Amino acid sequence: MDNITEGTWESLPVKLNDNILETLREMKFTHMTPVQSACIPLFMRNKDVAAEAVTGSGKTLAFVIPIIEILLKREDKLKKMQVGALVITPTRELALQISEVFEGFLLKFPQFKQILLIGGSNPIEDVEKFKEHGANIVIATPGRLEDMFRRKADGLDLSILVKTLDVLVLDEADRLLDMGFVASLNVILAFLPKQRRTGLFSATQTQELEKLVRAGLRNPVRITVKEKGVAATATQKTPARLCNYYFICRIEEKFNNMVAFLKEHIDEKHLVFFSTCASVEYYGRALETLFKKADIRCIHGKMKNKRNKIFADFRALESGILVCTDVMARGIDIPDVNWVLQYDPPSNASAFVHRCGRTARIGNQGSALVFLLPMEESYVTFLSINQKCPLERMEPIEDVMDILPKVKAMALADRAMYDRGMRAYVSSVQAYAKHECSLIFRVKDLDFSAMAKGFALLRMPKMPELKDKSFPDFVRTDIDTDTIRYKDKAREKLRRKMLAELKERGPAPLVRRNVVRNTSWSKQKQKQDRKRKKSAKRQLGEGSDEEEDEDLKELLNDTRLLKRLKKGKISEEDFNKQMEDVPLSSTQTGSPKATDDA
Ligand SMILES: Nc1ncnc2c1ncn2[C@@H]1O[C@H](COP(=O)(O)OP(=O)(O)OP(=O)(O)O)[C@@H](O)[C@H]1O
Repeated sequence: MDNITEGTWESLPVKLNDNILETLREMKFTHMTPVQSACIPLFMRNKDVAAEAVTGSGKTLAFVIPIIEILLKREDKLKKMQVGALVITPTRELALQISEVFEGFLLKFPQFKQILLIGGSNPIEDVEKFKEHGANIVIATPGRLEDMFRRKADGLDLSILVKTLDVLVLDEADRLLDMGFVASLNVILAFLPKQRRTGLFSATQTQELEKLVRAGLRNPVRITVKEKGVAATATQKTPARLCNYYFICRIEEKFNNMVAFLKEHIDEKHLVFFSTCASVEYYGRALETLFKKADIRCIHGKMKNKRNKIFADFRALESGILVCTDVMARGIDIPDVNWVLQYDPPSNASAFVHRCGRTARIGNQGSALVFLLPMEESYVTFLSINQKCPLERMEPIEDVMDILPKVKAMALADRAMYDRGMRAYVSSVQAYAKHECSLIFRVKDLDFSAMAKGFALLRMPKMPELKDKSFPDFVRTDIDTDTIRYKDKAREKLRRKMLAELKERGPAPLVRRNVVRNTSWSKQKQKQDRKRKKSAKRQLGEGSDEEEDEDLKELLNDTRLLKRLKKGKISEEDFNKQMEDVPLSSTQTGSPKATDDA
């Protein structure tokens, strides 16, 4: 393996604890990777480090080992409830993965306990677990950790427990210092003691010094591990063993091409990235039906309880397809991924590098392929200059068949699939409009009707971006889409009830919640996000389809509201107001709900 080049663990200038060396031997890790040999001694000698090294280069051990060493060398031994190390990471999958690595080492250090504080689990249970087992190493995602600091509930004041903190590690640091997390992070940092060692680890962009200072680094040592064979001046961010391709095709041909590609490589292990949760739901189901014999899993940020299991299942597979959003883009270590396919390009260039980094890890070969439209070809030049990430054009894919009629048939057979298609389309248009490189990804140049064809839609959805436009090229289905039934009988019964009630009520000026006039989609979306955050706190049963559960709840709520209106318990004004004040729904009207990833 060409990036495990740095001599044995015994050759480090600082001696590692025998139990650590023993664990490494058991793992059959005989030699270090460059980022490990550079970081471990510095970290152990009290330096703050900011390490930038390509994806899959072994950054996790570069902080796990020094953390244990530092805790072992403490003069005042940590008590059960004293936190000595804190690792913050952007996603719960990554947190789980780091926790597993710690677990492997802590078997030989039973005096240290670790705890995971991540979204998706029950915070009350976390507090109980903390109290019962104690924790010296905390691995957390920012939102949940902030919540725990603020909560101070049930006799657990984290701000006191971290007074003994020796080491803080921000994994995927650039992502953590991004807009989305920075507010939580600032709250957390304010609680931490200043006298500590801080490490920042990422494959991209840790050079933004301003942010590093904000994160509390004192004279950090910058470690940039370059790829072997890459000129010292260049900073290629993807591994050298990665074959990185792009493929140009028309929007209506994209899915057909991807299916043909997957068919050709069906015995291999793939990650397929989409820009939105709704697209994962839709295309994931389509792929499941098209490749009945393959192991297909879907993962996105709006899944709650099921995520960990799906992730663990997929890791154990030898071949299969994981359809996902950018929740899987960073840090995730899935063994032996052969292909990373980017059906939708990511919303920013660093995500591109991280997505590709899910393959070609630690000396393995791997390939990545991004699907681009003809008008997006300049993205290739952009990536090669901006991210030092050169791509090679892929030859035409062979044996491309038109499978879109099959996808349409799925929508006709089940309204849930029809809904998913509409949502996927709407959310994809919105995601496209938000792309960081808006000069290359120009929403105004998108061919909406060709896109709808590519999504195998039965009719054009209603959304502001399409307002006052006509689509002569789009052939709408002859079938009245209101007649498409849900396969799920309970759901269909509810829909019918709702339709009947609406019919009985007549064409009164009812505000259709999902086409709230004069309100921009971004505002509607904000409102929807607020609602979603609230509803995310509600726990849903294991194994249920959470998106659909929400729809069902909405539908029930609608029926209840209508009844109250009919009985005169609420005024028409109140009715309309309450209908507006809920997430966009597609269940009763067939209009789309936008669901892009968190
Ligand atoms: N010294 C080593 N020898 C052999 N394998 C190693 C060594 N260090 C790490 N690995 C393995 O390499 C893989 C990648 O390591 P890791 O997940 O830490 O990479 P990373 O640099 O954090 O990647 P990313 O930037 O994608 O988060 C893991 O499966 C890990 O077990």
